[in-house]
Amino acid sequence: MAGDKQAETTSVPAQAREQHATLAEQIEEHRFRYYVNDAPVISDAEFDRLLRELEELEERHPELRTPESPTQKVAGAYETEFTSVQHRSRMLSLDNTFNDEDLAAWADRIHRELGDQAFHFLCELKVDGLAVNLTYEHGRLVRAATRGDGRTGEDITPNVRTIAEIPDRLKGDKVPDVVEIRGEVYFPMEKFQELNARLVEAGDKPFANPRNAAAGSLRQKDPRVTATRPLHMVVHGIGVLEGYKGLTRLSQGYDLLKEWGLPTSPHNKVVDGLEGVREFIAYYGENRHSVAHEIDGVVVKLDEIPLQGRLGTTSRAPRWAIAYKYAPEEVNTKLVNIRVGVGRTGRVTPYAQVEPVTVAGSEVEFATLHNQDVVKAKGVLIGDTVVLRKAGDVIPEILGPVADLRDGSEREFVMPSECPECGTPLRPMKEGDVDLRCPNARACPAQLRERLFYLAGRKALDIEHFGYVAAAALTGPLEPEEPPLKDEGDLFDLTVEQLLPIKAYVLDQDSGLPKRDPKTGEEKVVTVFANQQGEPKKNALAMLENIAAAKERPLARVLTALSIRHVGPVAAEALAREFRSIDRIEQASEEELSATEGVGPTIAASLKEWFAADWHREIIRKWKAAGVRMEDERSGEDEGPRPLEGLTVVVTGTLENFTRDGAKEALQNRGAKVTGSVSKKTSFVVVGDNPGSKYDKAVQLKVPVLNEDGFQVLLEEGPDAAADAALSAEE
Ligand SMILES: NC(=O)c1ccc[n+]([C@@H]2O[C@H](COP(=O)([O-])OP(=O)(O)OC[C@H]3O[C@@H](n4cnc5c(N)ncnc54)[C@H](O)[C@@H]3O)[C@@H](O)[C@H]2O)c1
Ligand SMILES: [Zn+2]
Repeated sequence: MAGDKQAETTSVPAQAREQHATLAEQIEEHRFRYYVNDAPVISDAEFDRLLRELEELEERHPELRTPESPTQKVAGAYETEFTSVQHRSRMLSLDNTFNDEDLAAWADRIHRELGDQAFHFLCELKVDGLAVNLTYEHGRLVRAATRGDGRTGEDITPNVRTIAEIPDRLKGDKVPDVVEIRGEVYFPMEKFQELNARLVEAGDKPFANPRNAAAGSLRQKDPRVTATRPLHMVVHGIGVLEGYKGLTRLSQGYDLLKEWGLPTSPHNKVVDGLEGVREFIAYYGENRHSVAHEIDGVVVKLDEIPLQGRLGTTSRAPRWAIAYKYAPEEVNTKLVNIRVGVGRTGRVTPYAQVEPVTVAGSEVEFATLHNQDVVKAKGVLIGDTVVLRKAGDVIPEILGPVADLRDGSEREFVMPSECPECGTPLRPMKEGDVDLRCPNARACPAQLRERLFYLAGRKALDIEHFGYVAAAALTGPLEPEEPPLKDEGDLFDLTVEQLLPIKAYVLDQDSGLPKRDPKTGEEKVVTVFANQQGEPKKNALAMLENIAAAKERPLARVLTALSIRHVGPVAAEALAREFRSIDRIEQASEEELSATEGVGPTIAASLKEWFAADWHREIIRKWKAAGVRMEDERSGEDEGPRPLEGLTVVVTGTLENFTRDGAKEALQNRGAKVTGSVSKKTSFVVVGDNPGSKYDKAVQLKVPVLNEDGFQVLLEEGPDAAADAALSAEE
């Protein structure tokens, strides 16, 4: 750049002046919406971008940086319905950094200014809430105020008094004459949806996110309303302090605040240098959601109070502190449509289709909405600008609408009464269920597609080259008219001749919608399994080979592949271990099933229901005929005789030479059944140290009790020898 000298002498071009005025006006408007209405219409990241743009403009034209510029002020002083109050010492904002380079530059500046003075950094979490100042005189809370423009805030004392964790009186006998305590009031994320549901129900505007909910709840004319809101506070600063001597470190100050009964953060950490700061930043970047409140970054402060004074402040922020901001998790986008998808079990769930946005590093186009009640509770309308949140690996979610941007063209979502894929009227599974289901389990193309996709997945038969596209093509092709699979029964009989003519849309896995050609916008149609010469693609052949190979999978995987409700891989393992064949599972009584460890009554009922349907039993019959393994051989480590077959054993207390699982496994490998509770049917109870009530029960029911030696006898010599080695029940 040409240097500041020149900028001072040349006048600012009209265009830059105009751009400055426009930006400043926009920023002021957004601040008003944010601080006064508690209803911003742009995301924080967008707001920060505007402010940065203004800063850069002023960087190039320093004459524009007047004291009135939004870059030089702490938010603003507004006429509101609250009484104004003066803070005794100013409440400042914080300078922001978004990368390590700027952070290091800040630390360098401190080193330069302080020369060879030793100092420490105090690392804190940046609480995403609203700033509040508490004034205590002689230990009594006399005033609570918002930050306002930093000098004058709004008096919200009665509202703040409703927050349980803010003490009316400071604890202890060493309380100062006057102290100003700064902190952040926040609204917990997990309570947010509940609040919006209540507001929508009452015909009020829902909040766009928890931060706005905190501000809106605290800034209520009627403190009784505030009292109904689950507000919390974290304190993170001290303003004026009179009548208390000897405080030299801010971290000590926090200890003091804690003694006085104020809610300090358990996450604060004092470190020696920049490396420690970086570790803190990295740790909470990874563990952002391990904290009770939302955080939008980390605040790094100089811990030594006298040195803070030496560095001083600018008109809007201290020089001795800086905020390091994490990548935003919230963005604003348009809710284009609410669609419904049909899942593997027929559950019909609405989901949001939004204008694609990048958030937390990935592009998002769909967000879950769970069910029609959730849509209502969130208060979103189709066409709304909404706040979308993508937190870590969690599925993207819509927080709430930006109601102030509505223009009347938005419309309410209506849950369809028929399945979007097969037209069957939807109904709740059980009376009173919120979730609606498509009852056409067998032939609904959506359900079959999802079941096949699951069946071929890692947890079930693990069939490579059998992905979502294949599942869709086999169940809902454009050509031929009849899909080769009407249910999963014919899966193992598929032939290459059946595959070749199949033409289908390429369905998107997230939405189940056809993918479109990016150029023409037309839905993509492909011959899924044949190349242009009409020969089978390599993938198609590999898929068929892998389907054939899947016939050899162990029983647990076959069971999982059947998509029986509640029978996931874990329950399937338990069933396979206990019954060892699909026939025995089918024949077992509901009592026998639910007595199986790891199974229980819900799964037992679900199994009975599943086997009751003809078309399900037909699947089993066809799979058997095709050679699918429906029985586990005794192989591997549990090969050989099963000397304990038919016994039921309970293990209790601590054994010396076995862990609990080890003991269980030793028994199961020999064919015994291990259960958790003692009954008359129990063959043996094995007791270690501190056995507890199961021992008493065994004695009471006269079940033979084995100590660890007796247990060894059971394993090595069998039940008869063990019976001789049993402790007599009278002992
Ligand atoms: N979306 C919009 O339209 C809009 C408009 C205005 C402001 N905003 C947002 O509001 C925020 C407020 O801006 P700002 O100027 O107050 O700056 P800021 O929020 O970035 O930083 C200053 C504030 O951080 C708070 N804070 C949280 N934890 C702290 C801790 N441990 N120690 C010290 N302070 C802590 C303090 O209350 C302090 O006032 C920004 O994130 C901005 O994006 C958004
Ligand atoms: Zn259907």
